[in-house]
Amino acid sequence: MSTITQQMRHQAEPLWQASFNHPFIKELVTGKLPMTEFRYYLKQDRFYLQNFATLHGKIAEQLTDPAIKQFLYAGATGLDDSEKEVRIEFFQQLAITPAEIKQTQIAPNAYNYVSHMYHELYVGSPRRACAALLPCYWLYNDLGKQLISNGSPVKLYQEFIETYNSPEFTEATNTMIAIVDQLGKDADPDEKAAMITAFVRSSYFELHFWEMAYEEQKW
Ligand SMILES: Cc1ncc(C[n+]2csc(CCO)c2C)c(N)n1
Repeated sequence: MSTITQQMRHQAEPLWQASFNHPFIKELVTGKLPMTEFRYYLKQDRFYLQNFATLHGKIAEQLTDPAIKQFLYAGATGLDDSEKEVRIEFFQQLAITPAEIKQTQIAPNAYNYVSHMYHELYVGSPRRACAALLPCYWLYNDLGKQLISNGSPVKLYQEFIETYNSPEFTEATNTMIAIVDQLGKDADPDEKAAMITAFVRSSYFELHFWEMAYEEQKW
């Protein structure tokens, strides 16, 4: 019998392949991605990352397993240190000023992705919310591993790729996979199916996050 995370990964396979092959990713690697699109991505990702951290804390409050709570509370303090450092550096290098950040409103797909995660927690359950968080770790770790062998001629893009291939990040990804498997074990069949759906929908929003940046989506 396959684990719930294997089933999730299997069902989301076409969406993951579409992410791997998305022009945003392809051009990140070749260095052809216009910097305006990368800037757009970073500004929108701020919204995602803030809510992602908040959600870790809110999910942790609703779970009882001490090890799971501890992992999620650690995630609630924000990004891991290396990711945070890289982002501060990117914002400085690209001269993204506080004024520009203030003027940026959340774009439709970023809004939909974040809303989906809150929906899974408050209309669904903490188990479903954990399943919704998982593609964030797992897809980026897979991307980091795949892209690292090619690298990018643009230093900034190379640094971005490297963030997601660190041993610490791989370890965090594996822990999150193990958490979702553990939570899936004592879920009833309807809840299991809902966890898989939450994962597949997050995978959809991950794909459309690249698309949003690539087309500089507006309301
Ligand atoms: C849309 C979007 N999805 C996933 C990530 C990657 N990510 C964000 S927080 C985190 C966990 C620990 O740092 C990871 C892997 C991203 N940046 N933006």
